[in-house]
Amino acid sequence: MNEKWAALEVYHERTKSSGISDLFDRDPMRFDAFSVTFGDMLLDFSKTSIDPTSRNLLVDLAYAAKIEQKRDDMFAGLAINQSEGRAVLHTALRNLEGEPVYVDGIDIMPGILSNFESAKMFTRAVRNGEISASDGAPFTDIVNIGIGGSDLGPAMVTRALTPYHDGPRCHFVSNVDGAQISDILDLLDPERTLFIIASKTFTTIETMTNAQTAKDWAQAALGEKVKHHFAAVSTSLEKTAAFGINSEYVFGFEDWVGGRYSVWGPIGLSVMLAIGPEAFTEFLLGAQDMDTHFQTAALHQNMPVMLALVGIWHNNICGYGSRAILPYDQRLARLPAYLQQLEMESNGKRVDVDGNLISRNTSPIIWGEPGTNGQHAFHQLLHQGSRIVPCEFLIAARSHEADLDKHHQLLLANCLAQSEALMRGRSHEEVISILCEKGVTENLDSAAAHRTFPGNRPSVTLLYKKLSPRTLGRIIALYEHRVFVEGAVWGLNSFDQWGVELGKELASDLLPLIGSEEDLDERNGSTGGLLRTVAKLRQ
Ligand SMILES: O=P(O)(O)OC[C@H]1O[C@](O)(CO)[C@@H](O)[C@@H]1O
Repeated sequence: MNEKWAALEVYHERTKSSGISDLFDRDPMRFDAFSVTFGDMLLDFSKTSIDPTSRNLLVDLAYAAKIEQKRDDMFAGLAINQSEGRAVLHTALRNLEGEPVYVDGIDIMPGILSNFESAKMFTRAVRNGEISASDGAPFTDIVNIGIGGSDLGPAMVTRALTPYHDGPRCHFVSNVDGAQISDILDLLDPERTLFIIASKTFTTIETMTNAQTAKDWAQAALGEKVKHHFAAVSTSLEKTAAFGINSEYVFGFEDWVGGRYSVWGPIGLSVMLAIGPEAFTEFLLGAQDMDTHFQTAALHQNMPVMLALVGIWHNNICGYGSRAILPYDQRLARLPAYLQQLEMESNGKRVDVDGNLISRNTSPIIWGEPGTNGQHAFHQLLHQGSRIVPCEFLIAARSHEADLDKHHQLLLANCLAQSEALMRGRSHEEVISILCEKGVTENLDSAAAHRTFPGNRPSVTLLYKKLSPRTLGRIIALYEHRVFVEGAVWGLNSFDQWGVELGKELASDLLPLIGSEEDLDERNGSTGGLLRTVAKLRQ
């Protein structure tokens, strides 16, 4: 591996002074050569500094990292999540033909398909009113209570697929901050509301606290009938029973589905309730399409592999430490937050699978907002700031609002303009000539300096026909596999998350000290000082 990294570094050093625009001058077919298509999706990475040589070196790096073998091991159910001794099989949740997948010698597909059937039956029954509220009337509102992967996936997908909603309204409560559940409960009628407690472990303190608050709220109005208003999704059936959830309303899954990869299974129940089992099946088929592409396409035409290699080029070779996710698609407003968990919880690691320190940077910092809002907020920094941030634009060729197509044309024009402006920039000389044409003569150099755009700033664009359930399934699976490939190249385990544990432990130690001024001597000066001040301010 080391010589592959070195070859990339040396090549970058030798070529870094030439600009991205020059690459287009040299190769008029660059767009075709540096984009990957899959169905009606296109990933354009021609507006990066990757050229034919660096692309070959990146693909060599992927081969040297044994990407294909690692990918096949994941799909085959090997325990690749070594620190937790588990297989990683979110892909089995969208293996709708039921091709056998073995974990410890047992085919898990019959169980997955039967759980899927139960979730579909439950969904149909809730949507047609056969499963009803305790007074026999249909549920109008669903509240998914979960956090992390038990919230971000369903919340992001439900919002993204708003045009397909024909079921009850869905709400999402994740934060332990009582403000969130309070604001949502204020909108709801307990008689008409079904709560889904979504937690893989059923121990997460935020979710358990919100679940109990919801139960107390519903019980106050419904008394004993409250049990008709709660369902659960979890790997721990004992814990859901202990919470008092009717076993017919409990949907189980197995520990080989990681939280941030779980929207495809029962954790997606709220999505299925909103859009119906048929549209949810389309969503799964989209992911399955991408799985097949990832497993079969040659590496240099493989969309997740190339997206990962572009990320590695920017992060490790060019030294750009963050990545902006810019969906020009308002309904993907939660995609950046979803990808923050997917990428940063998966690949925000500093040791490899064997526990050795990794000498390179791993996950970049992921952030972003939908366009065009971001243009009026942080794009200033993207265009003229001192740091270079590779941008990832996502946009549909068509919107769902046929009658508002002029909005969509504007959206498209803005999206394409941003990537072009980032790449092209505007030189000092160009600005001077524009200013002179306008008759500006005073402080010309300084005026031009403020108006100059350095350009040569890289971006990729993911263009798709329309944000349908199938396309969304493809997009999410694309990012999942991209994260997998990046993690595999760095040699880390993308499927554990030990980094969240210390904070959880300290929070439970600190809980009894909130509001107290005693026994603070053992805390560090800052935490002790903050606790004392909290106690004073709470008086
Ligand atoms: O579904 P659970 O078990 O409540 O966990 C919620 C989230 O907490 C984490 O374990 C840690 O933040 C995530 O990986 C997970 O998605």
